[in-house]
Amino acid sequence: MFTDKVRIHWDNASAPGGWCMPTPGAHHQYPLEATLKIDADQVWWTTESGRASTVSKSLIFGATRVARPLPAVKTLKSTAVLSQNLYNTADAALFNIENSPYWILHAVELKQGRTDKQPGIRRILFESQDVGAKACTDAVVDCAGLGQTVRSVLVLLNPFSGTKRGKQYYRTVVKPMFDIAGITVHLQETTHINHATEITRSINLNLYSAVVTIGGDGVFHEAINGLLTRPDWEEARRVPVGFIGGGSANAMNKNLMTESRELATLTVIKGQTRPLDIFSVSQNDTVVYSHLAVMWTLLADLDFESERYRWMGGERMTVAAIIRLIRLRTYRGKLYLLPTSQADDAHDALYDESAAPRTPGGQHGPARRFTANPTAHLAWPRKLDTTFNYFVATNLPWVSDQFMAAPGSRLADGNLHVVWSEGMTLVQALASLMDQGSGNYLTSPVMNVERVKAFVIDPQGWSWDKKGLKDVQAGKYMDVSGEQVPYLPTRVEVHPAIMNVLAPDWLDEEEWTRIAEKAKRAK
Ligand SMILES: Nc1ncnc2c1ncn2[C@@H]1O[C@H](COP(=O)(O)OP(=O)(O)OP(=O)(O)O)[C@@H](O)[C@H]1O
Repeated sequence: MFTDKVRIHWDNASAPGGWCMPTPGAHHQYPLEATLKIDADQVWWTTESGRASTVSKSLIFGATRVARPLPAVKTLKSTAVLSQNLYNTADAALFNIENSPYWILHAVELKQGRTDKQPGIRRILFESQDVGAKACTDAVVDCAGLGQTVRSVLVLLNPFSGTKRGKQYYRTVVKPMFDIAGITVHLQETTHINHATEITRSINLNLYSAVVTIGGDGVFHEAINGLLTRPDWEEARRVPVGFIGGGSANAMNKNLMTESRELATLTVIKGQTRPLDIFSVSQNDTVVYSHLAVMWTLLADLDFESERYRWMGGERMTVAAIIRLIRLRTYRGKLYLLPTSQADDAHDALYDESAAPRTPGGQHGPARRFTANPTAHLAWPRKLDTTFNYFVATNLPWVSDQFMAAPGSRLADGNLHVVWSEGMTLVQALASLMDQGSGNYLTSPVMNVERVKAFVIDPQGWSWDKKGLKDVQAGKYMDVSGEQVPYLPTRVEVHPAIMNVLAPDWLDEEEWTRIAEKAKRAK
């Protein structure tokens, strides 16, 4: 264990406006004399009067030597704290940082210990008394695991995501945190649709330890698609991918429990990954890969019809829902399912790799076991030829930051969760949309749920008529993770654990099931 005698000059968490007093109600007289200790899990210190304070290693993102005691920024507000200039060049000329005993610890400060609330940035100025600032900062960097896996990051920023604040988030939070953590950033703003795919398809993989998007699920989907369709996709699929929300729905941040910019950036800095299932979507000769969901009928209509309310941010779906629900459409179509419980080797045998190229037209990518053959689904165990007014197939529990579509889904469970309704009424549709955050809508008798390895939708048109027979209009919207794809027969299959996503150590995937069970009991 590392120890040092230190003097603490300030700790912004104990300043007026900071919400986390090291000891509630205590009045600290700075500077404080203390003994600093650092081990594998935390940094902590004990003052002469016996008071102890701790900073968990999972929240630490840097330790910086400074030339002289800087003034405290008396707030935890991230943008204010992170805008403090630590490296004043005039100071550097006057003071020798090499011999300076002063250093700053940087950590994300959770509000009430919760990761779903807006956190702040905590800074503490130490003066080393015995071993020197370099030894202290080295020990913190070791304890916090900084720079071990992620050193250089490619950041793809969609400046037009959501309410167009991506650049501001990057400038005020993301970049300053990366700088403090010692991570080199290569920023590329996307300038057009599919730009992120073009970039990730052609980058030199050796230059980056991670690829991170700032935007919505659309730009993340594009980045994944580029990596998985490279000739060297088997290597590219191993590059850790990260998500910093800048869009209007940011489902991925909800699924990773990193809803704030600070926690999402911290997660990239820490570099811990978890396996992530991806699914392929095949339509005629085209294959795309994606991470979130396939939506059709009501939810697809809402997603695209709500575009015009984009300026509203997260509320746009609610407004579109009210408008669409007043006249609920009924879609005709065929649905073929390959339930996980029945996907045996016989179905594998329908795919003959030697006969079918991975993707027609020379596109590269993970082999499709069940859907490469465009007619294989005709022999699958479950077929429906009926009307639908609700359909979502999801790879992850949350399909937006408000809507938990499949509480039982996990990052890498090797399944897709298909939910559909063949004839819900306006009232039932309303109830399902009102009940988004709990997963309770799945208990409705009009909802059908199936866990599958693959499914195929053969979509037809829609009608106001409940049986979908009269005045059939052409269908328009098929939605893959928020992106529109052609309204055509759509073959989808899961590729288990094929990518690695940057995920925080506090991510507890069982939480989604607990939320759903609690809601069920309360009903
Ligand atoms: N410079 C750009 N101008 C216009 N569109 C762009 C640009 N860069 C990327 N795009 C496109 O914007 C679309 C939406 O991107 P993204 O998902 O990041 O934002 P969003 O739709 O606002 O977020 P959310 O999915 O959370 O609602 C993607 O299809 C992407 O191709």
